[in-house]
Amino acid sequence: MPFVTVKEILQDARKGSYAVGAFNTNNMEIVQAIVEAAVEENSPVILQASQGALKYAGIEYITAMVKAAAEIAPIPIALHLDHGTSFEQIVKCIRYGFTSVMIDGSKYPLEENIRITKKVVEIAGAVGVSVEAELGKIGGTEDDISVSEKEAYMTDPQEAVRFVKETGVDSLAIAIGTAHGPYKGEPKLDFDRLEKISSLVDIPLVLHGASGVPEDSIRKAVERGICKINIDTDIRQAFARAVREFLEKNPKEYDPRKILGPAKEEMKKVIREKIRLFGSSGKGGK
Ligand SMILES: O=C(CO)COP(=O)(O)O
Ligand SMILES: O=C[C@H](O)COP(=O)(O)O
Ligand SMILES: [Zn+2]
Ligand SMILES: [Zn+2]
Repeated sequence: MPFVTVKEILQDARKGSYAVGAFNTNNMEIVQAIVEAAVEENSPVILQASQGALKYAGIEYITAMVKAAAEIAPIPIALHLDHGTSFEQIVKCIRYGFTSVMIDGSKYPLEENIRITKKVVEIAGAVGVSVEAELGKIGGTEDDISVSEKEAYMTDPQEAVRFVKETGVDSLAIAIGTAHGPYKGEPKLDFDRLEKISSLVDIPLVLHGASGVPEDSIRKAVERGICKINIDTDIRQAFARAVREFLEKNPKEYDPRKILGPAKEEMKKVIREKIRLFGSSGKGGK
């Protein structure tokens, strides 16, 4: 199927009360694992690349691989820039055919975040590319912050109303207690805050840092309006675990296909489980 925007995918998700996985990729095996898992589940899927991923793999390779996948896969596929921080990066992604971009202005004060997000919405909107923004700060699990700081970083519902109205953004990443990377303890999500934001804002909401979040919390988040769920760490860990295990058992092996094949299968398993959990299985339009 040709590429679709994240906006289109999330409109359907919102109507159908399910969420769609946005899986980070940075090489061919991850692209294949994501697309094969989504095809087997007959689910729409979002492949996303961070600026670091584009630097590592090259924007030409990432776009070419995902386009090739979309040509052969009978499901809706979107290619999205994850945590874009510069205008230049965003324009470059649009030029290379990304159907969706994230502008992450969360490190700036509200006014500045609104200003840069609005600018991106104007340019992306002109060429039919959808935009995700971030309000509140979704940090990393490694960030050493106190409980009160955590609270202060969470998305303020009234600010969310103003932000969405003034920027015209298509979807919004919110901070409700998740963080990027592996959790040390069990993450506690602020569902009251999510409910409040959901009731006030009428665009799809995005959950970042969703690896390692208990299944029950994911279900509750989807019930309360989360439509896009970002997963990276769980895939990375499946990849690393499988490669380590294979090389421990086969220390003399040097064929990349034999080393990476099992890793791809393990990533696929993780992705299929997520797709089922998010409720998007069978929604691929077949
Ligand atoms: O939010 C993410 C990408 O934007 C992914 O977070 P995790 O690495 O915690 O899954
Ligand atoms: O949100 C961050 C994603 O997990 C991507 O991480 P990265 O910048 O290391 O590629
Ligand atoms: Zn951010
Ligand atoms: Zn993120």
